[in-house]
This record gives sequence, structure tokens and C-alpha cells, in this order.
Amino acid sequence: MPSETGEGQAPPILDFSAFYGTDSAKKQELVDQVRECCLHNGFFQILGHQVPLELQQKAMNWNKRFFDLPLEEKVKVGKDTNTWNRGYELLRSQILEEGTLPELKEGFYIGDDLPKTHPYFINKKLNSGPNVWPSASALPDVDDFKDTAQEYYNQVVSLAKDILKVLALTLDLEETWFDEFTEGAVATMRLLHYPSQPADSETKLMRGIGAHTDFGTITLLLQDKVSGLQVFDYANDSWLDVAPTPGAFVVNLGNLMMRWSNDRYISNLHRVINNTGEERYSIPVFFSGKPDFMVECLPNCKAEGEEAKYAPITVEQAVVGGYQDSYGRAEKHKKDEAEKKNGGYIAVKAPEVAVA
Ligand SMILES: O=C(O)CCC(=O)C(=O)O
Ligand SMILES: [Fe+2]
Repeated sequence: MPSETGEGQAPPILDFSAFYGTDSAKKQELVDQVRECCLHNGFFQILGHQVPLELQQKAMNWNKRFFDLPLEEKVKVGKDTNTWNRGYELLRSQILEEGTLPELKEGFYIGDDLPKTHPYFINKKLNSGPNVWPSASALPDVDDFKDTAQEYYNQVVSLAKDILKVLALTLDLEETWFDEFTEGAVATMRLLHYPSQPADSETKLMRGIGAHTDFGTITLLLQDKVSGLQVFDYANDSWLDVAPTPGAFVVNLGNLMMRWSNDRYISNLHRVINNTGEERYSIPVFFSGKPDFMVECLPNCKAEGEEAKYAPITVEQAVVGGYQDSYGRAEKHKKDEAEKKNGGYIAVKAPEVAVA
């Protein structure tokens, strides 16, 4: 284990520029570092990628500006106005960690802007359809919001594909191994706003986002300047802070990659608690993959004679299954709340599906 990933350390910051360079020793070093992280806790951070800092900052500014809109404007583009996972999600809509309070975050979901004539939309493929945007009367420069968000989305999805090339190399596969899976891939981005948590007696049960693992293949997260993200460290039974680093993406593997690698690679627990006294903003992009792609134990992920732990499954089935688990938990909470005579807080409408 390199020193940066030693016990009790937050995810190391790797220099991804080696992937684009011509120095094969440096590229191999990057591949080895990424492999180490995948085996350890599935988390690393990268600098030296090709997404311009200015675009990251513009996207983050739009994140703030969107959530600054009056609530009545945000609910006009509510996530409940469509079935393909686009638009605004109210504060306290999700519970990803059993037994905690509804989460103190609001979100806005954006994806590939597919027209209603697209086969993915027609066939109701995973989270596929047109984006929704506030009206020009609510936000006169909404076109800049659209352009910025879509450009940012495209660039991060392209970076995710490059990271998958490195992941292929970590498994001694051809760099192009994931190409078929990444072509026509579905990815979802969400703008997130975490108000600062009030310092009251319930804070120990309050979460910006409860402890969870992500459902998809890989997640690329941009943090603003305010901390709050923590990764669970099983070795020390403690939470590690992921301090925001300007320009860096936090990359983590999701449950689909863990399953695909026969549990060789880790999809790790993480959460957000924002008790900084400041508003926190972040932008995760969840890369799922081509919905119909069949995920079946990757080469080099089981020893000779070892059985694959999981049956083949499509990307869509795997990701939707993840939602359903969270949905069940939120439903249970809603039921428990309804049964509670003197609940200490107001029961909330459970989300349609919980996305992480
Ligand atoms: O906002 C963050 O820092 C983390 C968000 C996250 O884990 C998620 O949306 O799945
Ligand atoms: Fe997450």
C-alpha cells in the first residue's frame, strides 16, 4: 500500500495527466495506484484531468444559483413531473441510512438530453429522456445554465470513460475493454445543496446524505469548498474526511463495479454531514453504463476453479435493483412514522426512488 493510502488516510490525490502523456512508466504508476485504491476502498481523487477548472467553477456557480431560486420555481421543475429522473428533489426526500432522519439536502437531476423520439425514451430505458429547466421568466439566463450543465456533463462522462480505460488496465485487460459498455451509456448528474445542519439534539441522527454505497459503475464527484463528505474506514472503524481540493474529482466505484469484479474491487460506504455552519454544494455524476449490457464476472477476477459469485445481470437490472432497496427503506420509514404516536419530527413523503 503506498503511503498516501495508509491507515486512516483520506483518498489519495492521483495525477491523471499520466494517462494522456507519453511516459509509459508514469502511466503504469497511475494504473498501479488506481488498482491499489480499487482493492482498498474504491475511492481516489484525481487532478491532471482535462475538465477545465473554469467549467467546474461555472457548473458550481449554477448549482448555487439554481438552489437560490424561490421554492415555488424549483417545484415547477419537480422530479415528480416526469418518470425519467430529471428535475428538482425537495429537501428531506431521501433516507439512505436506516434509522436516520430524512436527509438535509435538495437536488436537481440532469442527464443526457434525449428527445422523446430516441429509442431509449420510447423503450423506457433507465433514466432516459429530455432534461427539464426553469423557465426564462424565473431565470432570464437559463440558456447559460443549460449550456454549462450539458457541457460539464459531457466532459465528465468522457472523463469517466477514460477512467474506465485505466480500470481495464488495472485488471490486465486491453484499454478498450469497456468500450462496448460505455457506448450509449446512461449517466445521471445531480446538483446537490446541503444546508448547514442545525446544532440541536437530533444532529446525531441527521445526515446530509446517510451512509450508503453508490449503485452504478463509477461516480465522479466535484465538491465545492465546504467539507462534509466522509468515507468509512473499516480497518479503524472510523470515518475519514475527504477535504475538498480545488479542481479535484473524487472518484469512487459503485456496487455494479464491485459485483462485476466478483467483489475484488470495493464499493465503499460514504456519507455527508454538514455541520460546518456553511452551505455545502456538490455535483456527483453517476456513470451507470449501457442499459442492456450484460454484466458478468470480469476476466482476471476469479482464481482458477473459483466460481463467479453473481449471476449475469444487465446494467439496467442492477441499477434499478439498487433503487428498489432504498425505496423499500424509505417506505419502511414512512410506515414507521405513521405508526409512531409522538414522532419527534414531521413525517415526509417518501421518494419515488432513491438514487445514489
Ligand atoms: O455530496 C457529496 O459529497 C456526496 C454525494 C453522494 O455520495 C451521492 O450523491 O451519492
Ligand atoms: Fe454516494
